[in-house]
Amino acid sequence: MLINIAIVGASGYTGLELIKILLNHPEFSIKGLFGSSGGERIEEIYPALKGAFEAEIEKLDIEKLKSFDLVFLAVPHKTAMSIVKEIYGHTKIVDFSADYRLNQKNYENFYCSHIDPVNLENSAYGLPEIFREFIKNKTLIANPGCYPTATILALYPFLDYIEDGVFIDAKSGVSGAGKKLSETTHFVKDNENFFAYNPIKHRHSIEISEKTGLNVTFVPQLLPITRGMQISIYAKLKCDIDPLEVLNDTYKNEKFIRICNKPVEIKQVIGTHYCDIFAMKNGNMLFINSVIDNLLRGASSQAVANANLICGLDESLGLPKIAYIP
Ligand SMILES: NC(=O)C1=CN([C@@H]2O[C@H](COP(=O)(O)OP(=O)(O)OC[C@H]3O[C@@H](n4cnc5c(N)ncnc54)[C@H](OP(=O)(O)O)[C@@H]3O)[C@@H](O)[C@H]2O)C=CC1
Ligand SMILES: CC(=O)N[C@@H](CCC(=O)OP(=O)(O)O)C(=O)O
Repeated sequence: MLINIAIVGASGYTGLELIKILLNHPEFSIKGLFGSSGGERIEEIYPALKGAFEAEIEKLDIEKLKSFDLVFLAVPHKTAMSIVKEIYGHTKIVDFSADYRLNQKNYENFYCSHIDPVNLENSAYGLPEIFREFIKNKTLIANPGCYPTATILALYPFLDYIEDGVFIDAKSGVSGAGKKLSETTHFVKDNENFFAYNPIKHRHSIEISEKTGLNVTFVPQLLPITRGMQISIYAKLKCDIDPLEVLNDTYKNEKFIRICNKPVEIKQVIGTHYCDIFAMKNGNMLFINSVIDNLLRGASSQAVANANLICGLDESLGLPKIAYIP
């Protein structure tokens, strides 16, 4: 029997990517789309779906959500926890927002007061390569942020070998900001432009710190491209290692991490669940370089990997593998 799925926030960018993945998933069946006001049709918002998937987006209905086997919440921070608080225990949940990623103190320092702290204990941070066994036993998954996904996967193999205090130079396509227009995401501002935003104080610095135990200096920058992100990490080695050997050893059994022997490229991962990583050293200075598709490995395909795990399925079911190039 197919697993019945609801998507809340279906009309957003990650909602659309999620629909595209689920349409090719052998075990999941989309049975409900929800949004804040309802009354629209998904194929009218995204005409590209016409003929492939057509459905009404309903107004958010908490009682209805409880009846699905699994609910994906592709909605903003704060909205997510107001829904989880009501439906936890009735259905499995994969939450795209930051609401269940951090401990309460860190969350409240960087976001707002938490209205559902009790469920922080019930959630797992959904980075399968690192927390796979923990994820499997949970019914609430906090899907990681896109910058933290690409950064933590790059840093994790080196945690025993580097000194505290690393620089993270991060660059993202504009879809990372979601569909809502703002001054920073306006075409006239971004086109043929390139700039840092919210350096050092960005909320993802605490997510990376909490999960790696490192103090980090994190500088996000906006690239004039639609999707994809590239991370460059600069760290000091405590001992002599071969960076590529460390990467290959750590990830030798991982299907969706590719270790590259030259600097990585955004285009090679766009449209896929892959995270590509490269590293090299200059004496005791280490350079680590990773790329992901922010909308997929940074959000929707990672959410599906987590959903597969909590439903007892093969983690890789339905995950996209072939990049859009050229
Ligand atoms: N974009 C990215 O690269 C990444 C995004 N994320 C996270 O994923 C989540 C979704 O992001 P993204 O798709 O980019 O955002 P978008 O702004 O593109 O979409 C958000 C969707 O949420 C819906 N929504 C907003 N408020 C409510 C509400 N009160 N009840 C029901 N639906 C609501 C909106 O639908 P409606 O029009 O019906 O209000 C909208 O379709 C966010 O938490 C974001 O932080 C995480 C990693 C990467
Ligand atoms: C380009 C851009 O604006 N990016 C977003 C990050 C999006 C993301 O990964 O995640 P969460 O919102 O789920 O934490 C930002 O800097 O806030």
